[in-house]
Amino acid sequence: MSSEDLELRREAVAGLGRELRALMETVARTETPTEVLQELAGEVKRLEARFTGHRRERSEIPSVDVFPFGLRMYSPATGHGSAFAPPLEIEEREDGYIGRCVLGVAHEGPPGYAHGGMSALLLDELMGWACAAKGLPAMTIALDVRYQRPVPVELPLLLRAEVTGIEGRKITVDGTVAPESDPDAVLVAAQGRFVAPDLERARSLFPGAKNYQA
Ligand SMILES: CCCCCCCCCCCCCC(=O)SCCNC(=O)CCNC(=O)[C@H](O)C(C)(C)COP(=O)(O)OP(=O)(O)OC[C@H]1O[C@@H](n2cnc3c(N)ncnc32)[C@H](O)[C@@H]1OP(=O)(O)O
Repeated sequence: MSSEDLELRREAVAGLGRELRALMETVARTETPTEVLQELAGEVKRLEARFTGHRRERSEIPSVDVFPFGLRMYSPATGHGSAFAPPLEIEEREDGYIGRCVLGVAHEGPPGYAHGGMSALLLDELMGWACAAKGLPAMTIALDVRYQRPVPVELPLLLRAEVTGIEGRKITVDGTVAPESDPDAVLVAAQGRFVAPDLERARSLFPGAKNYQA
């Protein structure tokens, strides 16, 4: 695919993701009549039949992605093509990574507050990016999440991740979630341990990443 076509496809993927995300939020909030819901289920099913062409296999890397060091368009945390992703916008800083996002009612656990699994998902992802930035794309082996205060939905959030130690292929990372307006008022704090798989393990886990090199 030419770079123009790739860019165009990424924009299309992101555009569809945006609409699906908005739809998911509307669905989570709607009290529309039951018969309308029934009709809409049929319409969505018909829509699904329009996704023709190649359907990727389980470990195939999407044509719009760069793996393992780059863009993941369908990541449930950062993917602009994922209806499920807020999506988390990640930025590199001198002392680690920060992420920004706003969660919606579709991400609710307790009414008005984010599901704890969402905070863990977003932190896990950002902490993984902090490992990759050290040249060690890694997988989580342990994540200790402390929920200090509930995380309101519809509130701009600031997440931070910082590598605190590297020992061979093992990395330790700290992460936090806070309101963007008050970054010191930590709502969730996490400590993670990650391991960068060795080359042989990485190749067997990710056979779709054909050009992977340690
Ligand atoms: C292509 C690569 C890309 C990587 C992914 C990028 C995408 C990320 C996207 C972001 C997504 C967000 C993140 C996600 O969602 S990642 C998804 C959730 N995490 C997982 O599924 C990971 C499952 N675990 C494994 O597959 C293996 O453990 C891995 C592959 C990580 C290491 O297996 P490998 O065969 O390579 O390692 P090794 O056996 O030589 O051990 C090395 C050292 O590590 C220690 N140890 C190992 N495992 C554990 C454990 N479970 N507990 C405690 N310790 C453990 C071990 O004792 C040894 O220590 P030492 O004896 O040297 O002291």
